[in-house]
Amino acid sequence: MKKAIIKIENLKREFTMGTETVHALKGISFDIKEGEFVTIMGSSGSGKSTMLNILGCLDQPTSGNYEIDSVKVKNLTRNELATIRNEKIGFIFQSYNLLARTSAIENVELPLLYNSKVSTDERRARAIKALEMVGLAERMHHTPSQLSGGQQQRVAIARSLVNNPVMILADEATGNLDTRTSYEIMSLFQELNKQGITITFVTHEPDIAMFSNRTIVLKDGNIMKDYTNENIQSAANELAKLPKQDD
Ligand SMILES: Nc1ncnc2c1ncn2[C@@H]1O[C@H](COP(=O)(O)OP(=O)(O)OP(=O)(O)O)[C@@H](O)[C@H]1O
Repeated sequence: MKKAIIKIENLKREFTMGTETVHALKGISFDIKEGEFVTIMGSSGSGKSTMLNILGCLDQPTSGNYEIDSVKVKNLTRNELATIRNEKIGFIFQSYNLLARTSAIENVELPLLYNSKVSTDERRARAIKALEMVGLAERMHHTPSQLSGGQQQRVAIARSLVNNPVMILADEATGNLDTRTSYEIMSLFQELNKQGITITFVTHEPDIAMFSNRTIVLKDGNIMKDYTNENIQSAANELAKLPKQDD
C-alpha cells in the first residue's frame, strides 16, 4: 500500500458575509496517495479555489481535518504553515509568478534561499538538476522576458521541484498556454509523475482530466464524483496528432 500524502476528513469551509454564511466546502473527505496524478475539477463556484487554498496551507478549514505528509495542519501558526508550504509543496500557477529581470536559474534557486542548511554550491547544483528535469538547462541564464510562455512555465515547474516537495500543487497551470504548449506541459507533468512525483492539478478545463490517473469533481462544495481514469491519454501522443506548425 502506498502512503497517503494527503488525508482530508469531513472538511468544511464557511465564509461569513454579513448575516449570511456561505458553505464553500460542505464536509469533504479524500486521500491522495504517493505517486498519484489527481485533477480536481468543477465549474465556477464549486469550491476549487477554496480547496486549493486549504491544500496549499494558505487557508485553514472551519472544521474537519487536513494532514499533509503526516503533519496535522490544524492549529499550526502562520510561521509553521509557511514552513510546511516551503518544505512540502511545490506550487505552480497559471501566470508562472517568476521574478522578472531575474535569470531562470536564480528563479529556481529561490525556494532554497530560505533553507539555511543548503550551501550556495548545493543550491546551484540542485537548481541546474531541476532545470535539466524540465529540459531547460541551456536557457538557465535567460530572464523570463527572453523565454516563451511554455518555457516560463517550465522554469516555474523546475522551481516547484527544487525543494523535493511531497506534492506538486498546480493551479490552472496551462490556463495561459495555447493547445500545443499545454500538451507539452501536460506531457512534462506525465513524465514527472512517471518518476514518482505526486501531482494535484486544480482546473476547470475537462480536457486536462484525460491525462491524469484520477479525477475528483466538485459541485456546490461537495464531491460529485471521484474516479480512477482507466483510459489515460498520453499528452505526447496528443501533441503528435496536432497539425505541424510552419517554421
Ligand atoms: N473569501 C470569501 N468570502 C465569501 N465567499 C467566498 C470566499 N471565497 C469563496 N467564496 C464562495 O465560496 C464558493 C466557492 O468558491 P470558490 O472560489 O472556491 O469556487 P471555484 O470553484 O474556485 O470557482 P472559480 O472557478 O470561479 O474560481 C462560492 O460560492 C464563493 O462565492
